Amino acid sequence: MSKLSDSDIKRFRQRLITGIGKDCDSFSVFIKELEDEDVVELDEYVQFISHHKKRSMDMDKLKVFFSLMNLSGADVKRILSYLESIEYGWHGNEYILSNPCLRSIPTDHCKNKSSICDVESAKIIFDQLFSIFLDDEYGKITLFIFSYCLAALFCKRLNQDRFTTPYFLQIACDRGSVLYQLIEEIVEICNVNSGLLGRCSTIDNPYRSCGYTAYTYYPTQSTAKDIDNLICDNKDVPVIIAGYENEHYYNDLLREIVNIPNKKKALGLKDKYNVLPIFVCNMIKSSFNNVFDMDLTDLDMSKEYLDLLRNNKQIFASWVLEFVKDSDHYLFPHMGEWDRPKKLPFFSEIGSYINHVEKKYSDLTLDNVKNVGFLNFFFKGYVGVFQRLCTFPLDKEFGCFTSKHNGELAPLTIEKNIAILTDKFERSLVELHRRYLPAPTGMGINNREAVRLAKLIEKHYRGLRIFIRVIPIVVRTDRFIFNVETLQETKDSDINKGRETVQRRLKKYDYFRVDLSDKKSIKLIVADKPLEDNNLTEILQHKDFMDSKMKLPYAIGFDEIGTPRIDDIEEYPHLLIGGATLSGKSTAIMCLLISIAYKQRTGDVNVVIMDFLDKTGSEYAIFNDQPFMSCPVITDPLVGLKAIWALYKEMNNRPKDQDEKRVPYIVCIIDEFPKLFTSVVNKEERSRLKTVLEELLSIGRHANIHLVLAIQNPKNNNMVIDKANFQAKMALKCGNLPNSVAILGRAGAEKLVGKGQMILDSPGKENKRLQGSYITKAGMKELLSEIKESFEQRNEHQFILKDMELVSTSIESDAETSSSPQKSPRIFDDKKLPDAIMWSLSQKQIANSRLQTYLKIGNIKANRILERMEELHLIERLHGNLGWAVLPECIENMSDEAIKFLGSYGHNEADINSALLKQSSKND
Ligand SMILES: Nc1ncnc2c1ncn2[C@@H]1O[C@H](COP(=O)(O)OP(=O)(O)OP(=O)(O)O)[C@@H](O)[C@H]1O
Repeated sequence: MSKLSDSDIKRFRQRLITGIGKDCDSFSVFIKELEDEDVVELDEYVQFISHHKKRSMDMDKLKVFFSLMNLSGADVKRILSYLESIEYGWHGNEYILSNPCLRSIPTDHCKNKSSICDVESAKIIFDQLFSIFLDDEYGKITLFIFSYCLAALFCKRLNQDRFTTPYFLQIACDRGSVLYQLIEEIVEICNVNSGLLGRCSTIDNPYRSCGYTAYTYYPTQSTAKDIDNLICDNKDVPVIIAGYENEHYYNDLLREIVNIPNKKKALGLKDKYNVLPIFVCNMIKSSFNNVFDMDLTDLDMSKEYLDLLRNNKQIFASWVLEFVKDSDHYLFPHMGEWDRPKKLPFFSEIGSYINHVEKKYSDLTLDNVKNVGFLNFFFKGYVGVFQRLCTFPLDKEFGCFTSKHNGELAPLTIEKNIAILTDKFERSLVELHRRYLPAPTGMGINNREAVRLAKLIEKHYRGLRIFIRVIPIVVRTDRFIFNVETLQETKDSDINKGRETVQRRLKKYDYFRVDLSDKKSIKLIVADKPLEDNNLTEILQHKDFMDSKMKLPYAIGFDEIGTPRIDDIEEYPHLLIGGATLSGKSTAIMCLLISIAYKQRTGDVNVVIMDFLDKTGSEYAIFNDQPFMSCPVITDPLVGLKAIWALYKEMNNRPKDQDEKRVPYIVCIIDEFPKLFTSVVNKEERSRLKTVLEELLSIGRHANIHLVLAIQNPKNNNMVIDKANFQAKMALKCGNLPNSVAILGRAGAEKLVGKGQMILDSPGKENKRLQGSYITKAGMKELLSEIKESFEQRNEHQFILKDMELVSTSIESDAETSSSPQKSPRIFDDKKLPDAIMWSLSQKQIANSRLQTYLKIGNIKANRILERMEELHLIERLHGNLGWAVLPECIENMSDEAIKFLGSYGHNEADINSALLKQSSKND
């Protein structure tokens, strides 16, 4: 091997004796006896040691040196190699490279960093960073693996600062996949000791060639030996442990390694916990609490993305080298002894970083917070290299974000851009943690089950050629909640199409619901049995309800995630409820009333309840003795009509400026409201009732009046009132599809199971599936008596309905007997009335029959119009029942009311005069 002359060898031998032998006399004897070739090899080793003059040889090494005596040349080589391997890695705050090329020729090798001299080049590099690590599809995964590999470089150093690595990483992917190649590339980039192949292989070294790739490890039959090899040969570098073959040994090795933190003593590894491998296999083989599993077997990573990383390999690898070699300055800042002498700087930095993540993302589990903080700490340090490489002033502005992500940011200083970038990286890692292990309880069995179930659901859908990604987002004791993303050509609606089949194939799950109501995120809720949370008291005592400033809060129930739903009736401002018998309508209404009463205990709300379902005794009677009631529950529709009219009058009489006179809210419940209409025989009166109700619905809220109308058998023909008057519609289980359509305008409610399950459309929140709240009769009584006891009447303006039975039942007669006729509402004037008046003004005399012909109306209507014109002093009955004389001959003879009335229908004074002119031109 040696081409050196004898004199050279002699010189080396002498140098070895003076260089190493001085540490131990017997060693110089040993060197004298060495073969010439061994001398040359040893000399190289000495050069290596003397290159790092700071360190003297330790006792371990000396022991091995002694053991070299009496060994053959091959053994010497092996031991020298071993010596080298225990030499590299962390020594205090300094990392010693094992790669001789990178180590011995620091300025000229394949991973040379180059300074970034101008803004333009910084922009280009920044763009590359962005494209790789913030790629929508794969960026998060690359970022995670990359950060993990960076952390792997610091294993021993972390251990030294007593910082336990929070997680190990296991990835399932196909061996030949693009993802597997990506993992290999990342590991190679992050391995500070690997040269980049083909770039600088000219260095001839007997122990390690420059471009060695020692990053994939295949478990053997001996786990103890494997661990030993990993610790000794691969310390402080990232390494892949491949589980494609020898599954059994892979499992053993995984178990042993992930248990190292708990087994340090048993393994005698107290100071040598310095492996952080990535376990890669074709499926997640076994799982542990401190292993982050990512099953990416379905990930179809593009080759272009891999190429993007490969194209940047040199620069990224050089930064890694720089990051590790330069870490002394920024990862281990020197602190004054007196300052914080006991605190280890590295540890405290990483700890505070984790705290920062914890504060920012309160929804993450502590385990995930640790992981995100830990990984992002290293990645931030890594990106810092880029910043240090910039030789131009950092306060120079450049708009790299704007170039890549349309208009997101105006040009900022490089420091600000870096801060934004690292913040984005952090969020990206958070998202990934939410996606893979997001459950609030940490990494318990439920989460494992959630991940497994998600995969199973994806598989069953795939069988139907529906391609989705299912991501667990919440795991509760009784249900799993997943986010669903559609892939390829799959449409959102396809998920529902395959729902029943997938549920059938899953067998075990009785509840399987796709929630498409939120366009931005499709949710899937899966549970063993139907969801059951419905406790009204739970919501009433919930912080959201307690703290709410709503005037008319309604504790509706729970959504499928289990979050209480509380709405303000004032915002609705009216509610239509429909559902078959026993679907839960009255329960919903009672919960609504209790919610409001629970919150409003000072007389700011009055309630009118009409229940026309059962005349023999209303279940709402339980409210009768409550101080907020305007009158006892009304069960007779005829009395109900009077109450409606009273409400209508109240609406018109209420002061315009509500603040001036704080009038109470009025909530009027009408259960089975169509009965109101069927109780009115007269067709016209029915139409008036409709108009009154519609006016209450359209402008009632301005007078603080809110209606809740319920119907048992909603059909388009018995609804009477147009459902367009309601912005809030609640459909409980409906008897059939047309009933669902009558309430919601679409199908869906016929498939509900009953017992308070509902679909709610409310302003801004369409198609929400909820479980209505529930309280037992006894619970309700108890709550109401408590409310009554603490009630304190503070509002002097109460809406009280007294002696309803004694008031006339006719809406019309009420209108006619109204004490102030000018106040009587225009809605009671027939729409044909203005035309009738204008025509009459052009006549000297009119008769019922002529009016019928002119207006194409019937006798009754003609009579009504004539009566109204008489009221307005426009006509007068002729003696002998011969018809009617038209009174005004000129406009001055007409009352202001009549002129105003015509004006409101677009007939101005000129029109009136021209009609009167026609009259005067007629012969008597
Ligand atoms: N939110 C709920 N949670 C659980 N069970 C409920 C709920 N709402 C109703 N139920 C069950 O359904 C039964 C019927 O409810 P409710 O009387 O409210 O129905 P309804 O629609 O008003 O019926 P009807 O129209 O015949 O009066 C209740 O006695 C109760 O057992």
